[in-house]
Amino acid sequence: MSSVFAPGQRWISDAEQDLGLGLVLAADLRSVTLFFPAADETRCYSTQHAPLTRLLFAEGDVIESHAGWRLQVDDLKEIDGHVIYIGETEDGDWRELPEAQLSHRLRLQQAKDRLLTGQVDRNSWFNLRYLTLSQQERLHQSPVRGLRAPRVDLIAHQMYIAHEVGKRFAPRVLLADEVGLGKTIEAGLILQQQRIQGRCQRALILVPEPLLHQWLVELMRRFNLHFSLLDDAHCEALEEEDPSLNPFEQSQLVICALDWLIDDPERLQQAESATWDMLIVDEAHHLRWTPDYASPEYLGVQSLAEHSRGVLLLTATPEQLGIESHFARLRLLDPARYTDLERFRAEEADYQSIAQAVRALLEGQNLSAQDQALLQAKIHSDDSQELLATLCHPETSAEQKQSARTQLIEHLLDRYGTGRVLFRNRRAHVQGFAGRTLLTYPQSMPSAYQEVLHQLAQDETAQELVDDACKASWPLNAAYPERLYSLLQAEEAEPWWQFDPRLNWLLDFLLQEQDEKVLVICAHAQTAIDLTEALRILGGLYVPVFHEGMSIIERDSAAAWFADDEGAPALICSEIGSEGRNFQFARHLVLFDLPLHPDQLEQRIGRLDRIGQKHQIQVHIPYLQASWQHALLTWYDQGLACIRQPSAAAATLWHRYFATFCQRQERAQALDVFLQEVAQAREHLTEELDQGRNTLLELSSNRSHLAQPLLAALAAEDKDPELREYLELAFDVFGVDSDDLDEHSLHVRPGKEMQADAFANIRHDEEGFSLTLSRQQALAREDLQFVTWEHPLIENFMERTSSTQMGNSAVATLKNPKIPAGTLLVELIYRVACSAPKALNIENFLPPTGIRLLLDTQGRNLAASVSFKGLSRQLEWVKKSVAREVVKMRAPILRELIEQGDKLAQAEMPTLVEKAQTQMHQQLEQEIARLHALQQINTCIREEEVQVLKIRQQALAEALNQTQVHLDAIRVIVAA
Ligand SMILES: Nc1ncnc2c1ncn2[C@@H]1O[C@H](COP(=O)(O)OP(=O)(O)OP(=O)(O)O)[C@@H](O)[C@H]1O
Repeated sequence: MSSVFAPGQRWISDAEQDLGLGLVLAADLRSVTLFFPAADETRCYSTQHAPLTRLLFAEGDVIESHAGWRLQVDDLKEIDGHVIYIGETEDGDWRELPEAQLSHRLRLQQAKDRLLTGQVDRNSWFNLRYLTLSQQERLHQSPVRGLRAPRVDLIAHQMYIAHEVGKRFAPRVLLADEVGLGKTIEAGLILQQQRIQGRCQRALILVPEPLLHQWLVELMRRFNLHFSLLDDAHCEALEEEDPSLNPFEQSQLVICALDWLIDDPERLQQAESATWDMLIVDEAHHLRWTPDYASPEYLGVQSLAEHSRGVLLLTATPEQLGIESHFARLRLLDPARYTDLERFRAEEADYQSIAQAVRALLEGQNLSAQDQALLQAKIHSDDSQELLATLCHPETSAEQKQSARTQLIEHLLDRYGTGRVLFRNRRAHVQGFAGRTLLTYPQSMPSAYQEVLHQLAQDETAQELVDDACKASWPLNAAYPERLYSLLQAEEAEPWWQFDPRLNWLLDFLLQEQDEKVLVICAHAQTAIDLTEALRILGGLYVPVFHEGMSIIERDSAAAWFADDEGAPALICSEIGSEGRNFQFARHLVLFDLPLHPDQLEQRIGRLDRIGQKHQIQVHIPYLQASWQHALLTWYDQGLACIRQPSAAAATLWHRYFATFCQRQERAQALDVFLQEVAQAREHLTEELDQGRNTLLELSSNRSHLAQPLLAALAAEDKDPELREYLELAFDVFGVDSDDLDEHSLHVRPGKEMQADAFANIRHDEEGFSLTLSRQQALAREDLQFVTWEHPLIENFMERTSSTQMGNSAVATLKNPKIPAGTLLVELIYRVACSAPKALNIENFLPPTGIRLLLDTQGRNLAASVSFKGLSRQLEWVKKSVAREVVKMRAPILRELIEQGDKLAQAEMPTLVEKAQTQMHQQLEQEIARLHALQQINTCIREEEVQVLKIRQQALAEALNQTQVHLDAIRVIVAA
């Protein structure tokens, strides 16, 4: 076939393949001119050195005319150097197609076309392509998918929750670990997994305004997630550009303050109409609900939750506003499961027997008759009864028993406890906390306070006056005498801090602990402001303050100054500093006063007593003797016992006894006997909770036998040498320069020919960026990016490699003395893929899968005995001109081998599809069975919900049946 240029011929530019198919316009001895219609470009080359390859098809190829019809080539003829293809069209007609009329959009993406027309890439590109496919297959199937990349320590209970919830379709859960155990981290891990699995593109996070910045920073530095913060200024700026746009639709990831959103109905409506894949609400205990009253916060979140597939509510103190609000929050998550408050109360009371049944299953190798009777009575659904029968049958194998036991436990937790929607871990079961010490400092009651209290006790009008300003009503606000004094005294009167002995104590304490960080919390903003002023005037101490009257920026800079090693040794916070903030670098906490609710107290202590705290926490409480503060101290310490450790019973006891406590205190009755009664009730309730609800919650919140393999898998990934190898290969292919900094870290920067998108979505400057592959180093060094298989750098490499043709055709020589020169091998990589609507998430069942074949000229497949890596090591590159010559000479056998490879790959496909089908049916049938079982105890579960699952199951089955396998890459290997 002529390779001399002639008008009408089709050629491809080796250097600029994106130009598409070129058409020779003119040619003479010296130059040739080509027009590339797809790119609308004309190029002129020297005929001697034109980097061009003639495009020629052969028998069996399917080609397309530029009028759009297709032809399967049967034969071809050449007239004046111009080829005419002859073959059968899709309609069964025989036609001729001159090459000049080939579709100019015809792109040589397919490996076979590219190889046979001499378009070969570097060997390293082929290697990267294959490694990318095999890593993608592994990563998709890995149980730790989506958990690798966050810059976090591997903590069992967090990883368990993240994995359990993150793998769900549209997860809706309440994350209620005790204060400081990492709910923010868990939420981030869940979000990250959902994003990596393609299940979440749009997320909205609602947090109390003081925590906005902290969330933004945590999301960025730990999860590499860049959220847009929406507030008035930002929304108005967007609307100025285009008043018709919805600010909530301008970013995929949005964070804003809950109160800001709720206070503005228009903004709320915009947020609702933007629809979300995931809604996250922090400090969700603020969503107040009772049968007679739903707060605006509750109603706002309820309507947003209806517009979001997934919902995560976060609170360390779910029962702070009582069981009704707790129930109502669960209902936001699963309206079908939580329909009736009274039944929920009854269920809570019944948890003890469920817990007993679960314990029997956990402990008993063989169930006793009593345990069996208990389980019989508890489980109603057919699937659970079947499992119980399997478990009790004498011929069941040990393995079957174990599986039945595990599934039964799941059923009990899901159907009778709050296990599926509520996760709560307690400090007592998480290692690494050094505990708390309580130090109290009695001070005498100043007479000025006594007078004010006496006056208020007599004067109802004055009581009403101070109630509003104190955020608590008389006589409870007697717990804050400095506020009462300030509100009632004349302006010229001496300020309270001149005579309040707590102030002198604080001053001495801060002077004495100047080398330590001390957090001071008090209930009111004005008290915090007065304290800073007093410390400055009385002791010359400049201590930053943090309260609700300051702007976000002012607050964040005060917190940052305190957090800085060289910064302020103390920070004075009003109550808003007691929520969500991370102050675990300090170990001294001064409670200048005590709050009125034990959950609020726990929130305060939780600023220091949280993950990352390395010391025992010293809780210092200066109090005025014979005051309400004194009474609150004994109530919390001796009655509820919730200062020295968190107490699961505290909130319930508070609801039960607080009114009596207040009455006794008001009447100045002795508290000793009463507190003994409370202490007894506490012991009883704690035991009951431990036997019942807490056991269930703990079991479902941290299942160690599931968490440990996850931690082990993540730890192994952290040491995976293949990551470094992959990176080095990708750097070479993509033109990225790198320098080692130390054993684990390196600096990368754009090389002269770096492909433009290699650093997309990564923070970097002209000099590139530094990265580490070590988790420990990443935790210690914020300046290094933590690169794992799920970092954007690797994602960019993978995406670019698999979505383009790069590396899908290569030629190499094999240097192995045992193999005779001239031996031909063909390495064929097939990709099994199933195209389906994104929402079906078909990749969960059938991930991108590669089939590697290594064929000799007899058509034998040697792949099993010759590994990819082993072979690659023995290969050497060949010049492009030589490669083309090899392909040209061996074209007929190559075609035969490709045909043979196609058949072999096709033969492997049914097994893969069958496996995916089985897995899919098992999973969906389990879901359907769960809904049927729930229907038996809850009539509100509609049949439509079951139908949705069935339709999904059918759609997945049909899509999987359309799975195809195609040749993704081919390498010709010739022994030298
Ligand atoms: N796995 C982890 N690796 C590193 N740091 C962590 C990890 N988990 C939690 N932390 C740190 O511990 C602190 C507490 O975590 P986080 O803020 O998520 O807890 P929380 O349960 O949301 O707290 P709160 O109840 O106060 O809202 C934070 O400083 C967080 O960065």
